Amino acid sequence: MADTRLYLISPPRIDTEAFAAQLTEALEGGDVASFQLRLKGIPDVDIERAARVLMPICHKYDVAFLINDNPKLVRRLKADGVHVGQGDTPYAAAREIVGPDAIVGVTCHNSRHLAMEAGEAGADYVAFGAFFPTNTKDVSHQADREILSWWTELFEVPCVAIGGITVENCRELIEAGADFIAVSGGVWNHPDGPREAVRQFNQIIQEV
Ligand SMILES: Cc1ncc(COP(=O)(O)OP(=O)(O)O)c(N)n1
Ligand SMILES: Cc1ncsc1CCOP(=O)(O)O
Ligand SMILES: [Mg+2]
Repeated sequence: MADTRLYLISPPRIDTEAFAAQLTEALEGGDVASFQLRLKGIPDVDIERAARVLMPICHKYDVAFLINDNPKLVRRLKADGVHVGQGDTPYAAAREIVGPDAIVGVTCHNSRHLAMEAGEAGADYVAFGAFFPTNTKDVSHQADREILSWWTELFEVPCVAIGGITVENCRELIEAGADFIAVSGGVWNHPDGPREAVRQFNQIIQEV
């Protein structure tokens, strides 16, 4: 069995009440390590409102609750962590805001250099992607699975694989050593629902 775990990413827009039910269903499907609230293009006040509903659900299932892009909101809500990209608050500033105990993850695209920089600076994980075509985000970087095996052989800092990951294509990333597979559409758009998607991801992880 691989050590890989699931990292769920929210859809970029949600109806909070309906999504709370979907999230609960997903978390009923099996092991999930963490959840990232990734709402794009909406006011902070709405992200905060959604977080106040969704964070307790994650905590009930012992799932870490991270917020994308916004370290100040993470501090205010005492969320578990923040994910920052290369165009967001830089790692050091994000760490300063959220404190030493919160999780800070950093987007590293397909760059060994960016990943070593983030790892040395103290990031809790480095994220590589996109591995496959995705409708969730306009991406301008494509990652190769070799970067996952290279990273895991050399460094202790966990690595996350993201971008277009589904139950059909995840196996090669698990085999390459991804510590986490970060999935949005592959769970929320699964034809048999999020619970079944989470179950199937975990089944594949167990088989590898
Ligand atoms: C786990 C994880 N990896 C990568 C990203 C992408 O972050 P970023 O490059 O800042 O792009 P946006 O998500 O902000 O559009 C992520 N959010 N999570
Ligand atoms: C946020 C992000 N960063 C790189 S690809 C991506 C989208 C992830 O969503 P999906 O799993 O639906 O491709
Ligand atoms: Mg970002």
